[in-house]
Amino acid sequence: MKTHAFIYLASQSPRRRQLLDQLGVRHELLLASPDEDAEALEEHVAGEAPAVYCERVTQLKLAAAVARMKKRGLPPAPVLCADTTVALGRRIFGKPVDADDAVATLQRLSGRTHRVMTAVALASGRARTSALSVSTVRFAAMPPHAVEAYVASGEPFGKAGAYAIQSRIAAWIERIGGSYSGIMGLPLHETAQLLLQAGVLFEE
Ligand SMILES: Cc1cn([C@H]2C[C@H](O)[C@@H](COP(=O)(O)OP(=O)(O)OP(=O)(O)O)O2)c(=O)[nH]c1=O
Repeated sequence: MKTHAFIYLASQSPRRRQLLDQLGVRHELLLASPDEDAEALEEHVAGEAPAVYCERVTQLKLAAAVARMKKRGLPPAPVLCADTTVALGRRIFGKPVDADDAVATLQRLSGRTHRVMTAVALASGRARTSALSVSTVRFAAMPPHAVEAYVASGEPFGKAGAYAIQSRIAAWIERIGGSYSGIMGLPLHETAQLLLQAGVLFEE
């Protein structure tokens, strides 16, 4: 099997960078150029189940990233990308568009258990592998002032479901089931498995 000294991480998420660093995998960022409409990849098809959506969007991100690597004439290396989707029943909560949207999302999640899915996908040569991590998160009932203060802190923006488990909202998280790193944006166990199978080297 071919071994790889580094990979491309096709993600603008600082959390994914941090999590991949935690694994000791050397990586370079492969970011979309301004002419690529990254948000268009995340459009939801009516009636689509959250897991199907999450995996589909991840494959679209991967295809776009591999095309980008080739178009830029970069040295070939495995390409990793992911998508995190927050779901309550069949309803998907993406990144909030504004403060009202963030407040409404957090009010829906308050006092309930929701699912956080992160799909991770790897392209290595012609091979494509992927995994889906599904976790549950139980929020205590949050009083309106707590929701408003959290939204005013700016933390919800750019985060699926309008929150980050690694932020102060953790004070309202009663329980989780599944993968903490998956909730944060990159499930490390599943990611490590994909990388190992593809012959990617880990630092000691
Ligand atoms: C639920 C949750 C999400 N998030 C973040 C991780 C992701 O950055 C974001 C989900 O949006 P994504 O669309 O998965 O990712 P992204 O647009 O930030 O980055 P890219 O597509 O370029 O990889 O929400 C947290 O940081 N903590 C959490 O607890």
